[in-house]
Amino acid sequence: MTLVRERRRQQALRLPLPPQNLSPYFCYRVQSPSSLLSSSIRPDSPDIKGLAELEKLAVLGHGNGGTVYKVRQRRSSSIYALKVLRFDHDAIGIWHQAGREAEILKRVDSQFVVRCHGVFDSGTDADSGELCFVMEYMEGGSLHDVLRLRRRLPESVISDVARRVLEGLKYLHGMKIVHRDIKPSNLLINGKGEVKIADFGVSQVVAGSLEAGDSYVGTSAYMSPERFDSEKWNGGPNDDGFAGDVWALGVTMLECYMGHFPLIAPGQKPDWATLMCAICFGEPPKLVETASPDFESFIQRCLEKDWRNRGTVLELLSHPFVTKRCTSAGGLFLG
Ligand SMILES: Nc1ncnc2c1ncn2[C@@H]1O[C@H](COP(=O)(O)OP(=O)(O)OP(=O)(O)O)[C@@H](O)[C@H]1O
Repeated sequence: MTLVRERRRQQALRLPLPPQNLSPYFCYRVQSPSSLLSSSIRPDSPDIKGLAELEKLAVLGHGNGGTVYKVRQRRSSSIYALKVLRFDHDAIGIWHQAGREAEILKRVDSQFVVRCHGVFDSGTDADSGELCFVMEYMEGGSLHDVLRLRRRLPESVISDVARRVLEGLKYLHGMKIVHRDIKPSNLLINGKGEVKIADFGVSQVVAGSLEAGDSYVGTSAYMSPERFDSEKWNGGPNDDGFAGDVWALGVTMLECYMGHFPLIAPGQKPDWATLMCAICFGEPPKLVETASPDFESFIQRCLEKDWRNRGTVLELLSHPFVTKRCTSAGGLFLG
């Protein structure tokens, strides 16, 4: 860290250094103006207003500040995923963040994005709150879970995943929503093996460029150069954030192919300094000879360091790596 601080000083980087002792995959969350919560999402959504209507069946996973449960609606026996975010009422930043996630989820309605059927505050305690999101249940788990089991995926499956994520990004970007946290654990798989984008905890609706100070959020390992070091890579006010989602998609697809986080050597500690050097100064990893030229070119377009030259979502949707391969629907279902 001392070395990096020195290097940063020499290069006059103004990137704020993270607090000491953060875990390798730390996330930065920003405060934003509060959004109003409402339980009504879409007219066709089940009208679930409280925890009493749901039976908890299992814990599906844990994330930043919350737990996700598999639940059954008592009345209909339908199965959902319930994401419960716990916070103290004086932790205003988390409340704002959760409100922002709820507002974004209310707006999105796409087959490429995990559906949210309702949001409510469980109101169990006066000093702390539990904000509950009733989500479409994705029984195949996350791409992260799949990679833990299978380690690597074939190009035909990666191509199908890339196409679905790009379709999801096309939809979100069309609504001026930047996801900002595309990574394997935020790509969920349903019973048909279809991948969808989830988790809008750090997403933002943009008008023009990102809000000041808002570029440094999300999971640092998947962060693009212009978000890691906006001064050197011409990010911040010049950048609308959409290209950062493309970078994160490229890192994620490469991880599916290589079987480990691709920007640093396997076994290397992914601390902040190492990631910063790899993302902002390092060369993209060389793909093994077995990778097809189409895949290589797709990754190259996603991992272009200068976001102004990086492939756009529309360009990548018509890239041969995405268009030429037959789809492998169901290929990701764990059964
Ligand atoms: N709709 C869902 N259906 C099935 N499983 C889910 C669903 N949503 C989340 N999960 C599971 O719960 C885990 C935790 O999800 P959560 O969104 O809270 O955090 P995360 O994305 O893993 O981490 P972070 O909070 O750092 O983004 C996921 O990795 C996934 O395995």
